[in-house]
Amino acid sequence: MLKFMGLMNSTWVLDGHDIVTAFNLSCFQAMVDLGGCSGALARELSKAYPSSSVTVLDLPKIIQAARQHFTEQDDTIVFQEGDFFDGDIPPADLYILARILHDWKEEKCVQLLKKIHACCQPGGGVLLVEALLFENRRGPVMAQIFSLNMLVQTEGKEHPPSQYSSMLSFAGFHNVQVCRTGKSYDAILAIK
Ligand SMILES: C[S@@+](CC[C@H](N)C(=O)[O-])C[C@H]1O[C@@H](n2cnc3c(N)ncnc32)[C@H](O)[C@@H]1O
Repeated sequence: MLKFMGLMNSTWVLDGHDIVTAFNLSCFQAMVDLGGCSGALARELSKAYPSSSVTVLDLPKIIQAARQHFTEQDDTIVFQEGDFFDGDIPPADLYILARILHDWKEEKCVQLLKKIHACCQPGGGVLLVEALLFENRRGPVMAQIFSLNMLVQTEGKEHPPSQYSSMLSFAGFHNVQVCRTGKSYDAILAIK
């Protein structure tokens, strides 16, 4: 579990800044990174948007390990134990789902997005961070390899932007904007 958390952590130490600045998120005051693991992406958010509060919600054993092994001096982020499927989601005006939806079947993704939509403050939004396939699914090769990994190890897979847009619209979000960063992961912002 710690090795997995270390792997998750290192991605955002390298590429997190590109993700959190893919859109100007400064209008969002309260941000919650759902399934935020070690807090690495949350830390990048906090650095880029110092006037926003950033909370990481994850399963209890992950939060306990994050507190023990991944906290930093002068950490500005808050860790919160929870379960985004079976528990309450704290109110916020921006929810981040980084490498979460690719783990689950589309029905479960829509169920989670609907729950987020219900908790989200008016004018708030959701930021999806995933490796986006091309619409014809013939690349990029990294996204295809990630998708193969997801198909073997999880219920999910990687998708092209149109698939995320339709899940977001179905859950009630609009103004879907897509940013391909040119790095391994991309960002999609949608508004309630
Ligand atoms: C693939 S990892 C992504 C971690 C992080 N968002 C990132 O991009 O580095 C999935 C994360 O979702 C968390 N998770 C899975 N099911 C969850 C649930 N029901 N409630 C909260 N967190 C959950 C896992 O513990 C794990 O930290």
